[in-house]
Amino acid sequence: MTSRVLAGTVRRTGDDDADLARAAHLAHSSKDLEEHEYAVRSVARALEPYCSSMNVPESPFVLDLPNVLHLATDVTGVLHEQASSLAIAAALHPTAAVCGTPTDAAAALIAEIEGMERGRYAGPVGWFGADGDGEWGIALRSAELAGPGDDGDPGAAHRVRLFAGCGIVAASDPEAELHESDAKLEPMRYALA
Ligand SMILES: C=C(O[C@@H]1C=C(C(=O)O)C=C[C@H]1O)C(=O)O
Repeated sequence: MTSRVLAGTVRRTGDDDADLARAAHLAHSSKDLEEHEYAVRSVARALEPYCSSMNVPESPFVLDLPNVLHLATDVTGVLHEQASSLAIAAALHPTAAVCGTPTDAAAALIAEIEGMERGRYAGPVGWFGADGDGEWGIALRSAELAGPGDDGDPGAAHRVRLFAGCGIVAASDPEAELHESDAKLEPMRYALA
């Protein structure tokens, strides 16, 4: 079983040399490494009961996506019982990257201060077969479609609501986090433009 943890992000510039410098900066940013560590630890903790052995790399690599760079860690393990991938996805949800840690305290705080209904955003999405094998991801950077009347306003046009967010740690800078969310919204904005 492999679980890829993503946490810690910078926007790409489109220029290879500048992006290389950003990747090096990300890989050494104490704020992003701390944020990443929280996410890795939450995943490792959730997977531990299902695994007879686990490998949790000590430092992340930089994952290169078209519009952002992420810190990434592949946590791998040998399952000691035939747990279905659905049960494992349920044990992992919600990870520190989308909720926080410790989970209960973070979820309660989000319910109190986030001020929005997440809908399906940050929920697990994937497949599993009759033998329990499967693959799951987290529904981030997504869109919710509403037709006329769906939100109680029969005169309203079709609406598309886009979702993206970021992990917040003590060293987070609000402006930078907003900028990061904007970068994460770009692929959906581009798809709709
Ligand atoms: C919360 C989102 O992304 C998560 C948070 C990240 C971060 O804060 O660096 C990176 C990847 C995801 O684990 C999102 O895209 O909405």
